[in-house]
Amino acid sequence: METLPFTKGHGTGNDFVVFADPDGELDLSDAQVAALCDRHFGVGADGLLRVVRSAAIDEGREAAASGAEWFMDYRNADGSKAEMCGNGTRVFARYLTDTGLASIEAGLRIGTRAGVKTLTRSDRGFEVDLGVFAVEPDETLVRAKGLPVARPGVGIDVGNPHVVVALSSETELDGLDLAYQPVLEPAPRHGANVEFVVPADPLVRDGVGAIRLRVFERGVGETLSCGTGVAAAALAVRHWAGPAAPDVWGVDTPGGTLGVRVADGHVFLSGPASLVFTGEVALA
Ligand SMILES: N[C@@H](CCC[C@H](N)C(=O)O)C(=O)O
Repeated sequence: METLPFTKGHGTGNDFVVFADPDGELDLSDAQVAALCDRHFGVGADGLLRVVRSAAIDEGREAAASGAEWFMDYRNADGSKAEMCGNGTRVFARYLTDTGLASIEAGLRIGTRAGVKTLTRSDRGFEVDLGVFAVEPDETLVRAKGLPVARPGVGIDVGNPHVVVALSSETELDGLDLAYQPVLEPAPRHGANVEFVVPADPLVRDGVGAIRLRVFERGVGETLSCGTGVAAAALAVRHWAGPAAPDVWGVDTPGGTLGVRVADGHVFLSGPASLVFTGEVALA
């Protein structure tokens, strides 16, 4: 039986099975990814990060041409592919630097399905430049178990799709039952991650905006944290707050706090990344 040596890592509790496949020989099926991520029958994780040379896979061609040696092949727990994973980029950087596969001192450029992203060290651990973002003009209605009526959400694209909904209180946020998938109307063609946010009161302290969120991730379910979701949430609240809104945000997730800043039209996400154990698992 074929076995897979892996490392388990997480960023604010958003956890990943990480494995090295430098030459692109192990393109796992959706079922194999789902089996590895299963918390009862597998290693257990919200997603999987394959560490593969950009030049070794078709999806990495552009990244390789621009000199990004490594490609983050991210998969959700159900096996589906996503364009981007914010917490995943930091865990990916932690893996590359701890194993000596890459250095971050001059900035680490990695390939992703949402383009090449640059990571640097920051006070919180690592910071990733997620690039440009888009705020969708049309409202999406969001229904979730625990909310008596549908609420308006704003679509935010930070490389992958999000819908952010503002709630009125911590009680409302805590009362959500995210074991059930929120229903979006109109339904985005490729689905979306959904963030429920409560802005702090006051919203801004010492020039830093503060919000708390819970998230239901596409292809996963409720997670303790979602990096791109945190960036989308800060961007949505900044959008609602208008021109006086700050460019620097601290976002509390159930798994910990992440930093977001907006500069030169780009959104940056910062936070910790840890590798917790290694092992070997039989491949289904
Ligand atoms: N947890 C991630 C996001 C992972 C992808 C997401 N589930 C999707 O399908 O877009 C993050 O930290 O950003």
